[in-house]
Amino acid sequence: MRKFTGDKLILASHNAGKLREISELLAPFGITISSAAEHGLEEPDETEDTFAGNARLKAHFAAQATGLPALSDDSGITVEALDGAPGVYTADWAETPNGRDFPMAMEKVWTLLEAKRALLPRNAAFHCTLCLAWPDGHDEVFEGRVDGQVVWPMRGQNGFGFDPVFLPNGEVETFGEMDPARKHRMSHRTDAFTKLVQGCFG
Ligand SMILES: O=c1[nH]c(=O)c2ncn([C@@H]3O[C@H](COP(=O)(O)OP(=O)(O)OP(=O)(O)O)[C@@H](O)[C@H]3O)c2[nH]1
Ligand SMILES: [Mg+2]
Repeated sequence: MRKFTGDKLILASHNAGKLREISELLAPFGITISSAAEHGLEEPDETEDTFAGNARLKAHFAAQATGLPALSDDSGITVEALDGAPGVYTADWAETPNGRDFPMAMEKVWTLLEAKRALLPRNAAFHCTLCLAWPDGHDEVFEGRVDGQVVWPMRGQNGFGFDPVFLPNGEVETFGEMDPARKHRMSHRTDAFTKLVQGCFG
């Protein structure tokens, strides 16, 4: 396992919610971070069919383009009764000609579950794969998850993406209702980040 010894890191994501959460997680490490957009990088096509595949593709793209180590995040929600959909295609389910529409995507998930008369609880998990890639082509990959259920109607204005319909196991508030600090205590992103810190920052 390669250690991160530098002091500069590119966050290879164009998602404002992820950038906020990852910046908060990295804050204690005194690393100067900058986003892919600040380096004028485009979003590479996410052509792989696994979280790890797309995470590696995004991190290597940014590391090659900038000559600096880059950290990417590929994530999504898997719903058991939908055979794991939307999964790697979570962001795609929200795409419209005018940009992403997450309320529409959440409604699509719920409508499919209703049509299937899926049993309650409607088990789901959020997944996050982080990839730290270096300009010489080396990388390290870490996977995190949090289990819960999809609930309806949407609840809460915090977080992003599918947070308003995700109720983690043992909680009474959805990720959308939760204080961000509480989401950090249990999230898929924190789970992967903890493994990244143990592996590369220890
Ligand atoms: O409710 C949520 N709470 C979360 O904590 C969370 N983490 C990820 N997601 C959603 O999963 C998809 C990832 O797609 P994704 O990995 O391709 O990311 P993205 O395209 O938004 O940004 P980038 O990092 O690729 O630039 C996107 O739809 C995100 O909104 C979340 N939704
Ligand atoms: Mg993406």
